[in-house]
Amino acid sequence: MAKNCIKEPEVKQTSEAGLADVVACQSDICFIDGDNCRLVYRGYNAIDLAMNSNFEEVAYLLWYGCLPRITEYKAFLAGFTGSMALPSNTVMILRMFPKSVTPMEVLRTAVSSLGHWDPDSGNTALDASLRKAQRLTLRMPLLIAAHQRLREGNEPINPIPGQGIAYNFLYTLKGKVPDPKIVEAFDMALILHADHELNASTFAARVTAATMADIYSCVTSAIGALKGPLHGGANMEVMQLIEEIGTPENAEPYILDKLENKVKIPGFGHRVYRCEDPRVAVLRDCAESISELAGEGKNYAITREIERVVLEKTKVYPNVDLYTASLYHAMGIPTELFTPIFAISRVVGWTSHILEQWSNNRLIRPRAEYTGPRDLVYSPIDQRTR
Ligand SMILES: CC(=O)SCCNC(=O)CCNC(=O)[C@H](O)C(C)(C)COP(=O)(O)OP(=O)(O)OC[C@H]1O[C@@H](n2cnc3c(N)ncnc32)[C@H](O)[C@@H]1OP(=O)(O)O
Ligand SMILES: O=C([O-])CC(=O)C(=O)O
Repeated sequence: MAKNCIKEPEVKQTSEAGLADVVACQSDICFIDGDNCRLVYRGYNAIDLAMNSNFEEVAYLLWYGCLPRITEYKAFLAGFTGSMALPSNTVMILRMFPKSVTPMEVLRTAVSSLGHWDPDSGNTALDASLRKAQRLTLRMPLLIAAHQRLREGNEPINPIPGQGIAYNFLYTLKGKVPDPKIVEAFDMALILHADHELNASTFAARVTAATMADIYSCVTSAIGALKGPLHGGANMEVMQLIEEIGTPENAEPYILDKLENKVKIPGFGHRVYRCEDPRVAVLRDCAESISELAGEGKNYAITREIERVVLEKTKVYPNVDLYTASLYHAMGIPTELFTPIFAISRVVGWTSHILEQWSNNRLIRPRAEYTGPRDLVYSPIDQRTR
C-alpha cells in the first residue's frame, strides 16, 4: 500500500478559515442581517413573503427583481406550466439507476442530464437562461417525485397543469390530491429556503458561473455542495437524530452525551446568524400544526426538547434545518427526500445568482497561502531514502 507523505496539518483554524465574514461579491438579491435576525429577498422581508405570497411569485421576484403585476404574473405562470413535463429521456435515465443510489445523487446526475435535452441548449442569451432556470425549477420536483415512485414500484405520473409547484410535487409523489393545509405549509417552506445570500451551494454555483460554464453545470455544482451534512444534508441528519433519540424523555441525556463528546448537533449553528434564524419560528409553527394534523406529535415534541437542551447548554441557535425534519415527516415525505426538497426551492436562488454573476462577470479565483516545503531536490526513484 502506498505510504502517505501528507502530514497532519499543524494549522490553527484562523477566524478567516472558511472565508468567514469575507465579502466576495456585491448582490441585489438577498440580505441577511445576522445580528438582528432579518432575512430580506430583493427588499422584502422573507417572513412576510412566506406568510402572504406563494413560491411562484417569490421565484418571479428573485429572478426579475420586482414583484409582478397581475398581467405579468399570469403570463409568467402560463409559460411556467407550459414547460412542465419531464423529457422522456430523463425518465428513461431515472429507470436505469441502481436501487442503492440515493435521491440526492439521482438529482445531481439527472439535473446534469436535463441540459442535453433543453430546447435552449447552447443559447446563452438572458431570455434563454431565464427559460432554463424556469424549466429547472419545474422539473426538479417532478424528477424527485418520479424517481421516488419508481423506487417504490409505481409509475411516474404527470403534474396537473395550472397547479403550483408545492401542490404538484406532493401530487406527483403520492399520486393523490394533497391536503390544502399541507400544500400551504410546503409552499411556505419553499419560500423560506429559496435564497440565502452566499451560502456554500450558491457560492459553488457562482464560482462555476464565473467560468462562463452553462447553467446546468452551475446548478449541478450547487447540488453537489448542498448535499453535504454541514449544509443542506443537515435536514436528513436531524430526522435520523430524532429517530435515534426515540422519545422526548431521552432527548436530554442523548444530547448532553453528544455535546460532552464535542459532536455538533445537526440543525444548529449558522455562519451568519448571531441570533435565532428568523425562518425557524415559522417552520416551528408549521411543524407543530402539520404534526397535529397528521396525528404524530412525537417527532415535534422530541425536536422541542432537543432545542431546549442545546440552547441551554451551548447558546447555539437552531437553523432552518431543525424543524423541517418533523414537518416533512408529518407530511408523509421519506427522509431521503428532505435534502432534494431543499434543492427544489434553492434552485431559484442559485439561478438568480448565476444570472447576476453573468451580468457583471469576473472569474472567481482566490489565492491560497502556501504552507508546504519549497526547495526540495528531485532524486531518481532508486536513490530515494524516503
Ligand atoms: C442550510 C444550512 O446550511 S444551515 C447549517 C446546516 N448544518 C448543520 O446544521 C450542521 C451542524 N452545524 C454546524 O456544523 C455548524 O454550525 C455550521 C457548519 C453550520 C457553521 O459552522 P461555523 O460557522 O464554522 O461555526 P463553528 O463550527 O466555528 O462554531 C462556532 C461555535 O459554535 C459551536 N457550534 C456550532 N454549531 C454547533 C452545533 N451544531 N452543535 C453544537 N455546537 C455547535 C461550535 O462548537 C463552536 O463553539 P466554540 O467556539 O466553543 O468552539
Ligand atoms: O446561509 C448559509 O450558510 C446556509 C443556508 O443556505 C441557509 O441557512 O439557508
